[in-house]
Amino acid sequence: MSVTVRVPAKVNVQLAVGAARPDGFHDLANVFLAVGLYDEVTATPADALTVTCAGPDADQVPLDRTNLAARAAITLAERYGRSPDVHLHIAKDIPVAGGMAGGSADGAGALLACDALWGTGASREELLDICAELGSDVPFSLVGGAALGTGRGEKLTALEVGGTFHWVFAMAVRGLSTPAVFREFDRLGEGLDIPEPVASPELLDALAKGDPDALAAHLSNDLQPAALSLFPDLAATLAAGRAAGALATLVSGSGPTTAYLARDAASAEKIADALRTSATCRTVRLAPAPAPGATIIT
Ligand SMILES: C[C@](O)(CO)[C@H](O)COP(=O)(O)OP(=O)(O)OC[C@H]1O[C@@H](n2ccc(N)nc2=O)[C@H](O)[C@@H]1O
Ligand SMILES: Nc1ncnc2c1ncn2[C@@H]1O[C@H](COP(=O)(O)OP(=O)(O)OP(=O)(O)O)[C@@H](O)[C@H]1O
Repeated sequence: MSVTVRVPAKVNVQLAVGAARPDGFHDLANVFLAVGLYDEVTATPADALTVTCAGPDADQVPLDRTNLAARAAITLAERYGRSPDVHLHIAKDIPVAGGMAGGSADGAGALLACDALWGTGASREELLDICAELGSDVPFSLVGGAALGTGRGEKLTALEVGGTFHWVFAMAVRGLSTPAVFREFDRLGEGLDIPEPVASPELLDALAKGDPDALAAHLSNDLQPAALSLFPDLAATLAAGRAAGALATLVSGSGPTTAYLARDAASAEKIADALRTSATCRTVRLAPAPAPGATIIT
């Protein structure tokens, strides 16, 4: 018997970042939106904890105990006093180190899959608690939809979304390290007064109404200058998407994946074609939002 869980990627439609805290993390007002690009994690009984991965970026994924899927299995097993022996297979479609919470998706997926396989019966609260221990983005990977993350992004409040948003994503030729982007944010902000991060009421309203023009007017990412500073070529990709009619363009989370909000599905196709021919990125994907959170599919 095995259990397969499907988990979405995310884009941050608002990422307001506060000053560095004493623990090195940053307080956030992080408006997550789950998008229809998915990893699948399959848990199968085994004599040892093993991880395999398949997909276009599979060679960049660690297969040892640092893999977030393995860490999820270990953490759940420790809490329930059982062996973590399980085979975890990741069918990877979310870009690695792309700012779309790919590793977090695998952590949430493995947690849900092992919980079902082992009959652990952990409550939703316990699962969310383990997710927060694994990483700031992991709780959102479990719940999906749209949510406001506060604290370091792990404290979630579900948000209403009144329609489908059409997104295009351009994957870059290399990744960016999330801690390095936060460090660059700190460096660029040295000596400046960094305000407390607050969610934009206009943005939340645009999400609730399902209004792409209003959402486009209020998208923001405080990590974008830091990502562009570390990866200046992203500016050309953003410009190509803008020229092709995107309502708005932004860096996804800590980058380097860039995101383009389209008015409708036809416009998204046009933007995707233009990005492909621009030769400023590695691959281009279309994805609707919101997408459901981690879901058992077998
Ligand atoms: C950029 C985002 O993806 C936006 O959703 C997240 O804030 C990052 O979430 P994540 O990858 O799950 O991050 P974690 O694994 O929790 O932390 C990785 C590193 O990112 C930095 N980090 C992360 C979250 C946060 N609120 N402040 C931070 O400064 C810290 O250097 C931390 O050591
Ligand atoms: N299951 C996993 N999939 C991908 N990377 C993983 C996984 N587990 C651990 N990692 C490590 O985490 C690093 C970041 O990968 P990930 O794909 O999660 O980045 P990201 O999408 O930018 O994250 P986020 O958007 O949450 O900041 C990788 O370079 C890799 O070393």
